[in-house]
Amino acid sequence: MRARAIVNPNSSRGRLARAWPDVHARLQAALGPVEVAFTDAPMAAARLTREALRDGVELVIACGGDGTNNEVVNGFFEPPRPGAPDVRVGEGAALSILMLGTGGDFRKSFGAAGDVDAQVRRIAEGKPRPLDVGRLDYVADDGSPAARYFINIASFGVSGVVDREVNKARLTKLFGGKFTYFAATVRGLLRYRPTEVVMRVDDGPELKLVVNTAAVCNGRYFGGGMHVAPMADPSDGRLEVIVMHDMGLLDFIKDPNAIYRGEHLKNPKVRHLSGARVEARAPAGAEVLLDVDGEAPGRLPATFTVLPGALTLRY
Ligand SMILES: Nc1ncnc2c1ncn2[C@@H]1O[C@H](COP(=O)(O)OP(=O)(O)OP(=O)(O)O)[C@@H](O)[C@H]1O
Repeated sequence: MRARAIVNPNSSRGRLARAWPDVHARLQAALGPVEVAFTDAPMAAARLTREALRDGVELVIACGGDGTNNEVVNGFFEPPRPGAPDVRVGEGAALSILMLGTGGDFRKSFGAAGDVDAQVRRIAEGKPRPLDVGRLDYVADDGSPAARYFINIASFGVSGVVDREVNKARLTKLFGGKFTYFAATVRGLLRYRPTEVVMRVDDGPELKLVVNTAAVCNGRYFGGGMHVAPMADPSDGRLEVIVMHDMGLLDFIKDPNAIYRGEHLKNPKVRHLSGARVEARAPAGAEVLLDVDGEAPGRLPATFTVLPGALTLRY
């Protein structure tokens, strides 16, 4: 099987660049020859993935963090146009992921060990399985309609504010992902006022919900290890929607670990919905920001749709 690794050398604060020769050797020992393409800028991984698939590569291995996974998944499709159907690139090719150390939220959905050898074994020996992909149609920062794919979690509310804080937070990043997100969550909760959002799941009724954060989940974890959707299964053809209502800083401070343990669902201020399509719009004049696999591309209104089994995952 012809394999190519798409590598973000900057991920894990440059650790992947230093570790790459060793990681590459382990991959090749298990899989045979593995071609390599390094990213050189944001969104390069999507372009490099499309190139690989057009070259006839049968297995693309995303090597980096959650941002790299998102971009590689986007590379399995032509860039989506709002309102237009999805166009797959490289029909039949499979995806694998490889992350360094303890980082990475998407990987945690598979509950398996994160060391390089264990991940290489899963890539080499794991049974290929169907992987759902999320599609998000939304409004970009400049006000134009836009679309993009997600693999893990797309959300809005405080989480959208948190993303912008995290991407600014060069200093706290030195303390690791969990601390960065924890600090940014506290700042986001101070800044954000819960907003009444109109949501609709599949053909259900329009629900007017006060939203602190709503997460539309293919995977289970976001925000540096928060176990937001323990019931999510990235192969079941559904999205799980977790809505946190009027929860403020006090709720978070009272038991900040509840969400890391997945126990927030017992809180009456948290609601769980499930479906294949979710629409959300904010009241006129309110800006409710989006988070898509850790990036902050724009704001509501948005439609989240699942593409059941759109990819094949070897992991
Ligand atoms: N060569 C590059 N130079 C600058 N930025 C890059 C480069 N390659 C990728 N990026 C950007 O870096 C962002 C973060 O990368 P990635 O998610 O792989 O690593 P991370 O931040 O260590 O991990 P995580 O997102 O899991 O915390 C990506 O969204 C991507 O757009």
